[in-house]
Amino acid sequence: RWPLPPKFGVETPRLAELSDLFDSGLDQWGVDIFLVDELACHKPLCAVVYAIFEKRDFFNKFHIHPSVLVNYFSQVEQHYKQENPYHNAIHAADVTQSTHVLLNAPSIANVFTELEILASIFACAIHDVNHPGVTNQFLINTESELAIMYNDMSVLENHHCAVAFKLLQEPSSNLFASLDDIQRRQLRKMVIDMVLATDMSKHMSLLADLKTMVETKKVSGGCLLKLDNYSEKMQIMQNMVHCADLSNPAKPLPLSTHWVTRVMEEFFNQGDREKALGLPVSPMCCRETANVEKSQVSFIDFIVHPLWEAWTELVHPDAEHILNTLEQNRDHYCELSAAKEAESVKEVDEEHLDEAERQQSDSKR
Ligand SMILES: CC1(C)CC(=O)N(CC(=O)N2CCC(N3N=C(c4ccc(OC(F)F)c(OC(F)F)c4)[C@H]4CC=CC[C@H]4C3=O)CC2)C(=O)C1
Ligand SMILES: [Mg+2]
Ligand SMILES: [Zn+2]
Repeated sequence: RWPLPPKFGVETPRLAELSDLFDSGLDQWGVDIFLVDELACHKPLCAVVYAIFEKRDFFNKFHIHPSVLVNYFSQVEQHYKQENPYHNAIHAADVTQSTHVLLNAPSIANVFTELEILASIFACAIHDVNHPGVTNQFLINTESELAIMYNDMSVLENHHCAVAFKLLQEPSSNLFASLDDIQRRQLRKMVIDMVLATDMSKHMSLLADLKTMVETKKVSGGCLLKLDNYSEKMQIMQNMVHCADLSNPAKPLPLSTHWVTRVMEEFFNQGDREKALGLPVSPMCCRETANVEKSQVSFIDFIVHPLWEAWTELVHPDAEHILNTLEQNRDHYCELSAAKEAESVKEVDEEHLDEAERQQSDSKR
C-alpha cells in the first residue's frame, strides 16, 4: 500500500558505508555509534531501529510496514533534543543497540518471547524521548510543569513513556496496528515497566532483586531460570535495559571517554542553571570544582560495577568481556585521577617553593 522508504529510513549519500557498518557491527558490543550518527546523517535512532527490526525479521513477524516504522521513529527521533550533549538520539540508539547485543547472549536464548524482545527494543528506543537535559531532582526543585504533572514521581521516565505512546496514536505511525488487543496491552505494560525502571532512584532495589535471582539461579544448578511468572521475567528485562543505560563505562575506552565528556557537559549546564537560580548545585554538576575522573571511578565502584557484576553472573560466561572492559576502564580513570592529584600536589609544592624563595630574597634585602 505504501512505497518502500529509503534503506534504514534515512536519506544518506553514505548508505553503502552504513550498510557495511551494520553488517559487521550491529551485533557487536562497542560498535562506533558516533560513526553511525555521522553515516546516517544524524538520524542514528531510525537507522539502528530499522536495522535491528530487519535483522530480527520483526517486519514480517509483527506485520509492520517499513514506512510505518520510519514514520514513527522519525517522529520519536525529532522529539529527542539534539541540543542535549548526552540525552539525545545517539544515546537512545546506543542503548537500543546495546540491548540488542545483550539479548543475543546464548545463556538467555529462548528465555524471551518475540513480543518481549520487541517490547525491550522498543522500550530502549523511546526510553529518554524528549529528555529536557536536566535531572528529576532539578525538575522537582524548580517545581517544573512536568514535576507537577507527575507529582514528583519518576517525572522524566513517566514523560518519556507518555510522549512515545502519544506519537503512536498518529495513524501513519501505528507501529502495532497488526497486534491483537491482548498483545498490544501486554506490550504497553512491559514497555512502561521497563522505562520506569530506568529511573536511577530504582537502582538499588532493582540490583537487590537481581542479586537474589542470581543466588537462586546458583542454587538451581546454574541452568538459567524457568521464569514462569511475569514479575521474574520483567525483573530481568528491567535490569537488561538498565545495564544498557549504564553501559558507557563498559564500552571500549574511546567511546566511554566520549560519553563522559558529553554527560559532564550536560551536568555542568544544569549546575550553571542551579547556580543562576540560587539552588544548591547537584553532585558532579559544578564545572569549577567537579573532579571528572574521581566521579567516574566512584560512579563505577558504587553503581556500574555492582550492577554489571550481577548481570555477568546471571548470563555467565557471556558477558565476561564486558566486565573486563569495565574494570580496565575503571583502572584507567583511577590512574588519570592519581596523575591529576600528583600534578596538583606538584603545583602546590612549587608555589610553596616560590613563596619560600620570595621570603628568603625579601629577608636578604
Ligand atoms: C557522586 C558519587 C561519589 C556518589 C553518588 O551518589 N553517585 C551517583 C550519582 O551521583 N548519581 C547517580 C547516577 C545519576 N545519573 N547519572 C548518569 C550517568 C550517565 C553516564 C555517566 O558517565 C559516563 F558513563 F558517561 C555518568 O557518570 C557519572 F560519573 F556522572 C552518570 C545517568 C545514568 C542513568 C540515568 C540518567 C543519569 C543519572 O540519573 C546522577 C547522580 C556517584 O556517581 C558518585
Ligand atoms: Mg532516562
Ligand atoms: Zn538513558
